[in-house]
Amino acid sequence: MINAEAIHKSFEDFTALDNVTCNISDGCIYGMVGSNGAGKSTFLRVLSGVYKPDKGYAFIDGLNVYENPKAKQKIVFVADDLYFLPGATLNKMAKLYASAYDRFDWARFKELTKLFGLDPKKSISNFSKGMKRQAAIILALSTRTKYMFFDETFDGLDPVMRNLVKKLICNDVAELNSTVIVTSHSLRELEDICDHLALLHKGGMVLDSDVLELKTSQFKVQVAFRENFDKSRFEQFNITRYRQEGSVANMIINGDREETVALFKAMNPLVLDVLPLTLEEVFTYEMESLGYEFESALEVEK
Ligand SMILES: Nc1ncnc2c1ncn2[C@@H]1O[C@H](COP(=O)(O)OP(=O)(O)OP(=O)(O)O)[C@@H](O)[C@H]1O
Repeated sequence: MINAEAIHKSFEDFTALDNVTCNISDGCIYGMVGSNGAGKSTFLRVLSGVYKPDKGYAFIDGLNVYENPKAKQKIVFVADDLYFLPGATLNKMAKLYASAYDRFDWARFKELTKLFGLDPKKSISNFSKGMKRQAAIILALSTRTKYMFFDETFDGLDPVMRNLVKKLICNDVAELNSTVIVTSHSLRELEDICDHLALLHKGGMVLDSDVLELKTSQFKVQVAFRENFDKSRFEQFNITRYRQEGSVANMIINGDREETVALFKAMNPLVLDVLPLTLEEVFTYEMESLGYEFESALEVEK
């Protein structure tokens, strides 16, 4: 279990993380989205014990992470800016990882280098950007650590490799109950594999929610009646957005879907359509209700 408690991190007079709290259960794939400079890398560096928070605590399985080899043994971190020893091959890097991680799995390392089609005897400095990222992923997945943190790792991979890495991560979570944090600029990049999604904006955690709950607790309703009506007719619902044109009303409702449908049907509408929201829509509305503009906080793909 990961417990980050009121984390605060500044660089001179600049606040990179401001009172960030989150608890991540074992076996969870936790996606963290945020724009450039939101604080995603800083947060992962605090969680992996690279940075000491100025205030607050980062715990892994109840162990304070900073300067704690026992906690660090449980974590592997694929940083945004990758580092390999100068002139090193994948085999040489694997030896380094094996000396640091007790559970380093050589059979898996060999299997993954084959699967990704990388030559373990070739100097990594001659690999392409995407291949370097693959090399870092192979090393991380071979450590067999319980906690794996990937900083914008998918963003630099082509679609085929991205799907392969997502599949491998999901398998590890299912088989080993690993806990994974992935960061990205793009919500769409994360929504298909994450159980939980968080949005970091200007160093603050503005949203942190279960994906299923996000997807099911809000929905769009389009309803029309023969007779005249206005918003007051729907007072019993928790409406977060409302728009009416003539006899047709469109609204976003927060609540239990089945219960809401039954209540609407009892009103004998002429038309009733209940549609799910995309995660992007949910994030937009949640952000707006918090007084933020979603598009300024995140890359929205059109
Ligand atoms: N070592 C450092 N020294 C000074 N400022 C830093 C340092 N590390 C991060 N920052 C600042 O903290 C803020 C958050 O940076 P961080 O790298 O955590 O953001 P990010 O969300 O990962 O961004 P990106 O998506 O662009 O990688 C930025 O304004 C950055 O300039």
